[in-house]
Amino acid sequence: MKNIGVLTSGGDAPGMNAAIRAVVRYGIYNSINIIGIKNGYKGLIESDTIDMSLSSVADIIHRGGTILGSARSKEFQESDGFKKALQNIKYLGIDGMVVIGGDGTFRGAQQLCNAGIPTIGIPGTIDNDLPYTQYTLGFFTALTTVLESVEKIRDTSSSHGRTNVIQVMGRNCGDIALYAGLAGGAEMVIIPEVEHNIEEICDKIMQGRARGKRHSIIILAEGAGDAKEISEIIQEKTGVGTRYSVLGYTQRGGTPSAFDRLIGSQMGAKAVELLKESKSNRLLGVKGNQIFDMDIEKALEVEKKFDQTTYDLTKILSI
Ligand SMILES: Nc1ncnc2c1ncn2[C@@H]1O[C@H](COP(=O)(O)OP(=O)(O)O)[C@@H](O)[C@H]1O
Ligand SMILES: O=P(O)(O)OC[C@H]1O[C@](O)(COP(=O)(O)O)[C@@H](O)[C@@H]1O
Repeated sequence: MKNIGVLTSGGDAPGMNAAIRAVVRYGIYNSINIIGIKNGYKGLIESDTIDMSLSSVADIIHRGGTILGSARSKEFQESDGFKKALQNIKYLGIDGMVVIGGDGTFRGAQQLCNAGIPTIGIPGTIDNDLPYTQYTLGFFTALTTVLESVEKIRDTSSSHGRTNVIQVMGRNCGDIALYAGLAGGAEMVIIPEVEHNIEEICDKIMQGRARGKRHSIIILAEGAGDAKEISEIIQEKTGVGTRYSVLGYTQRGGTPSAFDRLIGSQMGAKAVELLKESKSNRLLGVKGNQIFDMDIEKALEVEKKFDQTTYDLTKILSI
């Protein structure tokens, strides 16, 4: 293995830079040249690359975003775009690829593997929506950002005796809302995995008020409804002043948490190690505090198990 290409694709996530740094430094330590591909698969099609040296990844482990840039590329999914990408891989002399991203990025990785390019995937998405792994890069950083906002909103919610609906990211997966709900003491979480019952939510708010509670926090995953609509219904049904906040892209940026830096570094090194051992078609994941690797096809077939225990506990603890 002489040359490894590395790219970040899909949404960006804090911790991606730690992974890039580890790929580069671990590669160079093992006398492998690392080629950075800019803007995900788009950069492969356009042959937009940078040679990565030891110093090119200095001072990035603590930075959010990705120094390589990220993008969503439709062209890569079309046969002409994919052909161009393959031609460029050959032209650049790339013997193996490390791709950092989510589900879509891994479908692209599968295609590269099928075309004979050894590829390893590192899970990077704040949504934590990859069932084969317990956690993805960026999830815990996003959670911390959400919690900081919840605390701030709770202060003002309390002062004014209001209900606040806080909308967080998560199109198909409610993990950010669910974990932030438990760790932030929310009255209720609304997530795509569970049909919500507005009457139950309003009852909960009124029960809290009956025992002197001044604030109510409802955390809503974006894929489960619209914050404005839900807050208007709650205000109408409870008569309690209700406001909403959409946290948006603040959740995707910022200094990566210690955990994201650790797993980013470990997975970056492991990806290079696997390619060095001539392994391909693998995705990396985290279970407990261990990094593991798994066949891409099998990993992408793992079905999501809803975390009912955490959901129930959030409800019980907010009685
Ligand atoms: N089925 C697929 N086959 C090949 N490439 C894909 C496929 N799905 C997505 N991709 C590529 O991966 C990129 C990132 O996917 P996307 O779903 O946007 O983000 P994520 O990787 O975070 O899930 C897409 O823009 C596209 O270039
Ligand atoms: O970057 P975009 O296209 O605005 O995407 C926003 C989406 O990206 C996410 O942060 C994560 O998306 P990915 O699964 O593609 O990484 C979603 O929660 C959010 O809806």
